[in-house]
Amino acid sequence: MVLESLGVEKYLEEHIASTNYLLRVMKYKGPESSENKLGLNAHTDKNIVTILYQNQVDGLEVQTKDGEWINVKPSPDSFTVMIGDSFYAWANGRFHSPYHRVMMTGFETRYSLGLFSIPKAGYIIKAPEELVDEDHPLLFKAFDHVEFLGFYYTEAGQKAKSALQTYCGV
Ligand SMILES: O=C(O)CCC(=O)C(=O)O
Ligand SMILES: [Fe+2]
Repeated sequence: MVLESLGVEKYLEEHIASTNYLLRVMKYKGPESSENKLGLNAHTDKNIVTILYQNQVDGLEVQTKDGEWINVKPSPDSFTVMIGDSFYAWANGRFHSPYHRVMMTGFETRYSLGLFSIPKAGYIIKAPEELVDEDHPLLFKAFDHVEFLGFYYTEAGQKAKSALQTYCGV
């Protein structure tokens, strides 16, 4: 659906063949006081797409392009879909990979379930030519996701405002 919306559905097979999936369960205890407590540091996901499901204890916050943090309050029967840096780069910026964090309040424990689609090692992420033109100049050089992760966990990668931009920004 997403590739179709960009008119590049011909890359679907290639995308499926080059993707691994990771399912992770996360648990965040409330601060058990009137204070707020950071449950997960602000970050952008580095993978392709993340699908999140949570119990009814909110805490996920997403930063808008203006720098404002907004609370995500999904209904019990909905999922939150987050674009990761790899898809942001592949789509040449057509979709944004937002900073997000988990901020906990109160006494209840938050559980979330994340399904992460991740490029396989050795697959080179490169914006297709259809998504690069005069109005949309190439934003990122081609890169291997696993090597990008390697950079992200270095001191320079952790310090960078955007690890993606520092690693392979044009
Ligand atoms: O627990 C959540 O809702 C968010 C988790 C998250 O952002 C992550 O694992 O990358
Ligand atoms: Fe995340």
